[in-house]
Amino acid sequence: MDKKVPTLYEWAGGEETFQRLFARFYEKVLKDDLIGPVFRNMSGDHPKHVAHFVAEVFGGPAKYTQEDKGSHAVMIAHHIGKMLDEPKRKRWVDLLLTTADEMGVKDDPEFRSSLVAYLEWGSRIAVINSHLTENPIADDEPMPRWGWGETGGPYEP
Ligand code: HEM
Repeated sequence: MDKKVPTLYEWAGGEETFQRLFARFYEKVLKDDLIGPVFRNMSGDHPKHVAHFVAEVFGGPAKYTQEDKGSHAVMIAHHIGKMLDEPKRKRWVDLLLTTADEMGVKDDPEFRSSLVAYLEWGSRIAVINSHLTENPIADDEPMPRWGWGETGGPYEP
């Protein structure tokens, strides 16, 4: 018998989990000596937008693309020219995973494996794009999708 596999969004607990996680995470980010300054000018809606983005990528409702009028290209555009580096990327990921642990976000091996894989992928893409001057993503490119096991092949610029 086929068993229904939930999306990562459903498994994590839906909208509320993503909103709580990113709200708490960016509180920590702003107090961080290394990456706090990078986010000094972010809007008050930044945590909500990132929560919407990741929730949508994880199979949740299309809030980033509809409510926030975002797209994959719009998200990438926020990173262009920011000149991020590996220490900053690593701190971002470490702080997010620490926040997830403190909040009791699902920690079964399968979910955490998928979450960490996505954060590694997305944060490394953010660093690469932060050194570009032009957006490599076309306006009409679809949002990325992330499930229980991804990537599919090596990085191609
Ligand atoms: C999976 C990884 C990531 C995702 C999904 C992501 C997502 C986003 C999104 C959706 C925005 C736009 C927010 C808005 O509309 O207000 C944004 C902006 C931004 N992100 Fe990321 N991001 C990621 C990784 C990173 C990393 C690793 C860094 C730096 C260490 C970073 C630095 C920034 C900065 C500086 C902005 C602009 C802030 C501003 O408006 O002043 N991002 N990100």
